[in-house]
Amino acid sequence: MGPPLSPRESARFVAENSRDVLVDHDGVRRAAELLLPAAAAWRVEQWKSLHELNPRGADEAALGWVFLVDSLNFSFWAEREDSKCAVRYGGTPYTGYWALCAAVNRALDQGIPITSASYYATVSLEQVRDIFRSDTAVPMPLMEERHRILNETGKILLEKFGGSFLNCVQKSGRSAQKLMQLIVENFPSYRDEAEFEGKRIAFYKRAQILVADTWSVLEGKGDGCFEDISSITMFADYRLPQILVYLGALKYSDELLKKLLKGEMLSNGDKQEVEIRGCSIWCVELIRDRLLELLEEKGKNSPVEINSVLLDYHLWDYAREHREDMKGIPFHRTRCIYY
Ligand SMILES: Nc1nc2c(c(CN[C@H]3C=C[C@H](O)[C@@H]3O)cn2[C@@H]2O[C@H](COP(=O)(O)O)[C@@H](O)[C@H]2O)c(=O)[nH]1
Repeated sequence: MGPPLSPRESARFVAENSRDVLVDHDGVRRAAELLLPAAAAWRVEQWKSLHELNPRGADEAALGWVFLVDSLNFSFWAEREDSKCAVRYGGTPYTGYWALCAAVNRALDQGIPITSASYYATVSLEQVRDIFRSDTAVPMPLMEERHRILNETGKILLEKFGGSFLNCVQKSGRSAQKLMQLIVENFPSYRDEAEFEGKRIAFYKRAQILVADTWSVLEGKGDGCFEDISSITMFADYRLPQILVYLGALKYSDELLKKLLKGEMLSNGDKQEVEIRGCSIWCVELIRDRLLELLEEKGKNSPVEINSVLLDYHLWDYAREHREDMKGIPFHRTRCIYY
């Protein structure tokens, strides 16, 4: 089997052959119109200004933080919505993805060098359980996998990049695609690939969000000035499909919706799981295209930066803010290390 299709081509192929998930073109247009006012204000600097747990700097240490977090950026959903992992930091309880960030910052404040490859390459399972401990009775999911990935990833970063993710970024020559390839070639836990209708496809969710977060922490400058950042697609996680259905841009078949409402789990690589993820990526590509058309029509010649990265970040934050409104829409439950 040759190399997989790129995430964008994988998404197009899945959307063209999907049976249980449908991109709704009227919904795509409505979603673009809804997002247009906010879109004019999207800036790469918001990655820091809007999120207090994200690093302030743009140096090697900040890149080390991003690399560590995105190596563990998967599967935070709880079996029961009313009892989930939470990590208190600065007096605030954080859940989901933010619980991971809070735990990393808590460890750093305690003098544990959790973002140093020389530390996490040999960190023990007990130490990992302690560093990522929850302040509720519910632990963060997949703790053993997180430990295995820390050791594997730390050893590779030491062997191949002198223990510094900055070296990996500099090898990419300011190309987002080259950096994504370097990440999936060198770090096995990022190889988010599948087979669909006889074709090898890839969504590379964590590799793409790592490229995006690298671009963001460097504020699109210097080593992070990727001329092809627009080629990065949305990150196929379990939250974005939920918000896209809520906005009416994505539709599930009755059979699939019934399954998700019952809380049935889907395995990573299942046909329906691939259709949800592929159609979500394609749906966001079309919303991005429509936003660009609308801005064109409005003759907005202001330096607006519309790409799938900023659109994804905004949709993800929007989903966080509208958790209550989206309660009736199920997210798909897949337990895996890829998203
Ligand atoms: N598509 C997409 N998925 C994203 C992110 C983020 C956080 N990143 C940005 C957020 C602020 C900064 O801008 C960061 O850059 C986490 N996730 C995924 O969501 C899931 C966790 O959800 P919940 O259980 O509700 O916390 C899990 O699969 C996690 O991998 C994103 O931005 N886009």
